[in-house]
Amino acid sequence: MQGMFAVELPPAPVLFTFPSMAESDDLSAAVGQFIVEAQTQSILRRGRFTVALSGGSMPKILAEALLGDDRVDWRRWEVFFADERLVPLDHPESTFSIYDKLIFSRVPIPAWQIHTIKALPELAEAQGAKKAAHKLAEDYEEQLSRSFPDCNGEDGIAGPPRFDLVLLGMGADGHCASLFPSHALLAERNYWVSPILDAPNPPSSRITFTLPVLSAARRLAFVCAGADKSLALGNALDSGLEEDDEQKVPAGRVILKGHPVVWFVDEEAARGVEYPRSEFWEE
Ligand SMILES: O=C(O)[C@H](O)[C@@H](O)[C@H](O)[C@H](O)COP(=O)(O)O
Repeated sequence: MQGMFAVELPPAPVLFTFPSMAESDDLSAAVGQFIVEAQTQSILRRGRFTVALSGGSMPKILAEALLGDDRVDWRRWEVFFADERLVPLDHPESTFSIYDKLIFSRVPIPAWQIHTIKALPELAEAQGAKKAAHKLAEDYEEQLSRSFPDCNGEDGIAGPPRFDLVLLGMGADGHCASLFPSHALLAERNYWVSPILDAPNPPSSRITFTLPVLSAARRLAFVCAGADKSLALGNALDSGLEEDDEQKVPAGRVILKGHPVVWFVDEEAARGVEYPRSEFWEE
């Protein structure tokens, strides 16, 4: 039949499973290798490595995966946070503060290449939490625009910033970044960064990348461990659930175009999940 065209389906997610992190460093070593490969390709092609990081257990996993690896070219890294809690930057629950203690303070990454939210206290005092949250999300989106000039449409390429790599965790409820199940933010398609004031996980006030930014990534990996993640993992990988199905957990709604979403999980999280396992290390 003339005029038929093949709809290009996104590549299926790839699932790598490893022994529990309590017993072995196989998972973090594989994550480190994956990051170094993405970094090398990005620097070769674009002279820098743009990364969006999650909080939770990710900082500790990345410290284990990357510290001491001399292949990591920190001076070329440009770091954003896929979500951040609206607390002062020196607060123990600030994702930036945790990364700074565990990683940034120990490696030669220029401070101006680590993009944090603006200081909060003054803003919140002056304008109240809601207005402050909107202002901080707006400012973070401006920081993105400045760091990703080609997403402003100047040279005809409009659309969300394309990170070289996004690293996400997943909650037991299937949330990623600060995109939580059944939340209106899952439908946000215009803004790249949104405030959320009713996050079910404390602290309740955050800013988060929206799905368009996560799904625009050149490479994206989830890293999750623990038996409490297996139900959400099964849901996220269930090809029978459409991306926009109400039942689909947020982590399952991140769909890349060029590359498969990659999952690095431990055997506890993968237990009972019916999905083909792939071998990370080539024989
Ligand atoms: O700031 C945050 O809380 C994170 O960005 C959040 O999305 C995290 O990645 C998940 O809650 C998984 O956390 P764990 O890996 O610690 O389970």
